[in-house]
Amino acid sequence: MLETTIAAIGPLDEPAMTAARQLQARLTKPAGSLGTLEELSVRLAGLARSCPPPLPDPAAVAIFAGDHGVHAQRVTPWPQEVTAQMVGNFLAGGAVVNAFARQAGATVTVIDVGVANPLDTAPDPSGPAGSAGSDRDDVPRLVSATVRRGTRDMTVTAALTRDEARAAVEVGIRIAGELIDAGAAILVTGDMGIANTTPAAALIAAFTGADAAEATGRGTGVDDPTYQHKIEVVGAALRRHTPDPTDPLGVLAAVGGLEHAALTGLILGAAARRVPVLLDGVIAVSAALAAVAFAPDAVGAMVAGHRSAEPGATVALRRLGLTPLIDLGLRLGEGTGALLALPVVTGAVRVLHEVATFDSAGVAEK
Ligand SMILES: Cc1cc2ncn([C@H]3O[C@H](COP(=O)(O)O)[C@@H](O)[C@H]3O)c2cc1C
Ligand SMILES: O=C(O)c1cccnc1
Repeated sequence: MLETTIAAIGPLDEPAMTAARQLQARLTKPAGSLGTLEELSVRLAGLARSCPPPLPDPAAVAIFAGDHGVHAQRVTPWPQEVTAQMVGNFLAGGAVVNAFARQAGATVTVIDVGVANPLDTAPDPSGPAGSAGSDRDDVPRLVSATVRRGTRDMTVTAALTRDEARAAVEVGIRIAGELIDAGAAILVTGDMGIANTTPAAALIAAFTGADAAEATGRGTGVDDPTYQHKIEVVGAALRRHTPDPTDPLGVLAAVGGLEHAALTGLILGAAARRVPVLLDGVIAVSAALAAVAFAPDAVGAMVAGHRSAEPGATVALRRLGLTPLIDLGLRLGEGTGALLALPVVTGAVRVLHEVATFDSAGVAEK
């Protein structure tokens, strides 16, 4: 499934991009006045192979959840149980991502690829948002796709076997296909996993060559001693495994996470179906680096939603050549920053659908 997905990923379509550039030039506005949105609309036309490209509506957020053996190294003050508890919160509709998804009209799917603790997924008949098992669009849905109940500690051994990393990538590919088959016109990346900014930093260092200090951030907000220790943990994992950036499955297995690998698959799956994928924060962009290592053309499907405050996110975005749409100092994950950027993407495409040309509106040109 991984190989056929990679084989299906191709470059942006030049004729559709030319058509979009020519249409942009005829719309009733000074050329270039929509800044970044113009190039984004051109790129999305190239991805869809049509001008105008479809509106990115409806959107589907896929939140991949997993736990991390490296949590044992005290890289975060939060207990591992919070991962499972937050999954419960997502399903009950109570997290920030749910509020932003409701605002954006996006569906929420939570995929357990490796949560260590048992999930409390009993239906809550009193809750307006319902819970797992419902097929209503406005109710968050849980998909159980456990590869293993958390990774191994990457400072001691490889976080995953190659087979486990592949299985997680393939969960992401499958979810992309299912969401697109159900009608999603854009996929939005989400993540939950206490300690997951540590493997994200290691992945970014492995794929970009940045050193551990440049790639590592404070995650949920660790104090100075913990931050220094976290940089050392990332550096120790990199020294132990010396991951080869041309072998993305090997990198994901050595220093990745189950949700990172699944997000890599989601991105590849979206790119193969020529559907855009809106990237959230540092976990998403670390997965995006793995995706381009598998298939360089996958970058054509990526839209960087926001610039996470995590320094590794900026390192990764630079390598991907992506400019984030918004920069609000967010450092939450879950898909929150990407969801806030969704109306910007929709606006970029809507212009091509709805704005009059100088000819049609009878507006004089310069
Ligand atoms: C209550 C809570 C809700 C969250 N929602 C997302 N994250 C975010 O923080 C975690 C990563 O940060 P670190 O690597 O420092 O542990 C991930 O679970 C991520 O999704 C949360 C974290 C917490 C505590
Ligand atoms: O950018 C992110 O996605 C992020 C940052 C801090 C903690 N969790 C996630």
